Formats: sequence, C-alpha cells, structure tokens
Amino acid sequence: EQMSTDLLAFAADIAAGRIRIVDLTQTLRPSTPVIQLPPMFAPSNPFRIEEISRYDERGPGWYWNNISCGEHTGTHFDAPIHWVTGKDLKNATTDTVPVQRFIAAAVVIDCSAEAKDNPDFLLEPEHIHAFEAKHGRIQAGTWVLMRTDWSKRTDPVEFLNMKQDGSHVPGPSVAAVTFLAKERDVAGWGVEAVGTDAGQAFAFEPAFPAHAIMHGSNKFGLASLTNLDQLPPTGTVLVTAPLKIENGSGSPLRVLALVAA
Ligand SMILES: O=C(O)C(=O)c1ccccc1S
Ligand SMILES: [Mn+2]
Repeated sequence: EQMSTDLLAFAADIAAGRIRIVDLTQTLRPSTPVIQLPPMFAPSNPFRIEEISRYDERGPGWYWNNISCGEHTGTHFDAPIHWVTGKDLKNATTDTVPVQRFIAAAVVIDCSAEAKDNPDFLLEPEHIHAFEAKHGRIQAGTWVLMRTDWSKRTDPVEFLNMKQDGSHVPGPSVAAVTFLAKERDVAGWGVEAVGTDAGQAFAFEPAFPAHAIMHGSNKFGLASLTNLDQLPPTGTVLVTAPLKIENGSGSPLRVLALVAA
C-alpha cells in the first residue's frame, strides 16, 4: 500500500494545532501509588528523587537528580515478558519489542458511569459489542483503553481502594480480555487504575487475565493513564515508547495521544 501521510504536513498540523496532543501521563512523584501485593511477595519500590546539585557547591552550573523506582510505577508500559505466560516470547522485553509497535491507533471504551457506581465494575464482552455497534469494529493492532475516570482519585488511598480482601478497582473480565486478544488481536490493553487488572483479579481464572492473556498473546499493557475523558471513542493515535531497559519487563513512560483537533 502507498504511504498515505505527508510527514512534513503531519508535523505542520501538529505545530498549527490541527492535531491535538493529549498527555495521558500521571506526574511521577514519591507519592505515586504502586501496586499492592500480598506481603509474601516482593514489593515494587516507590519512586524516589534525590537532588545531586542545584547550581551550588555540589555543581555550580547545573541542577540534576538521582531517580529510582520499580519498572511498574505510575503511568507505565507492561511488556509481554512481564508475565509468566510471555516468558518464552521473542522480542518481548522493553529493549527488544520492535519500535514499530510503539505507535498505534487506540479506541476508548467509556465505563466511567459504571465505575462511579461500582469500584469492582468489570468490562464484559457485552460492553465491547455495544461499543462496536456504535463506533464500528475494533481493528487488529489497535489499543483498547478503558475509561473509568479512576485517575481523578488524586488521593493515593482512594486510588488504590484497598479493603480487607484486597484492592477494589475496575478492570476487564476474563471473557473481555480473551475476546480482545483472540477475536480482535488488539495491540494491548490500557487503564487508569494502578494495574491493568481489576483489583479482585487474583481470584479470577486465570488470575490477572489482563496480564496472563494479553502478555501470553504478545500484547502490551498500559497502567495509570489519565485524561482519557479528553479522547474521542475512536480516531486516536497513541505513542507508547518505554525506556529501552535491557531485559526490562516494563517502564514508566510518557503516553501521548494524537487527536484530530
Ligand atoms: O503490571 C503491574 O503493574 C501489575 O499490575 C502487577 C505487577 C506484579 C504482580 C501483579 C500485578 S497485578
Ligand atoms: Mn505493570
């Protein structure tokens, strides 16, 4: 097929605001919530930033910091190698996934009303069918983003919503993940919550289906997204390039959405 885009005209459209860039990234700071696992499992470290110098005796002409955090912190990318189901896949780490896969179309399924009433709301195939009836079939290689407005919960306690029996945050059912991975061959699955699976997904079969099935099918995850309410249901192009960490399972990243103005 002939290339359909004049790249310089595309750049001019961005500069002129004819293409809007929406930042889907949460600001990364020490208070950024990280996934809460049961105490028997090793935890992910929170984000840390320590000043090296700030135009002072430690470095008169410059300001810089040391930073550290788990790969799965804040708005982050899940590579297929992250889950045991993807452990034998080729080109499945952050440094080996073909970069062609880091720019792709996206659709947004709005579940904000349902999630407002029920923190344990699960996206089911019926919701996907209703979306497609209205907006057309989800094309192969497209990201599917679940809008829940969960990122509006700026208090980390509210955002994690931990109770005695674990976290209560929305996500996809096993059937929905299976449909998206197997019947629609999507690029990956993205959410606003701290992780791509629902808070109670440890009890699903298979457990953590958005990880087990998406990564086992060589697909990606995006977690802790924000501003999905600024995107149309279809027509967005996402830029999702993680840090090129050798053998990395994921990384914090800046997720940019390109939308026709
Ligand atoms: O990938 C993640 O950030 C994530 O959600 C996760 C990470 C490790 C273990 C379980 C989960 S559920
Ligand atoms: Mn992750």
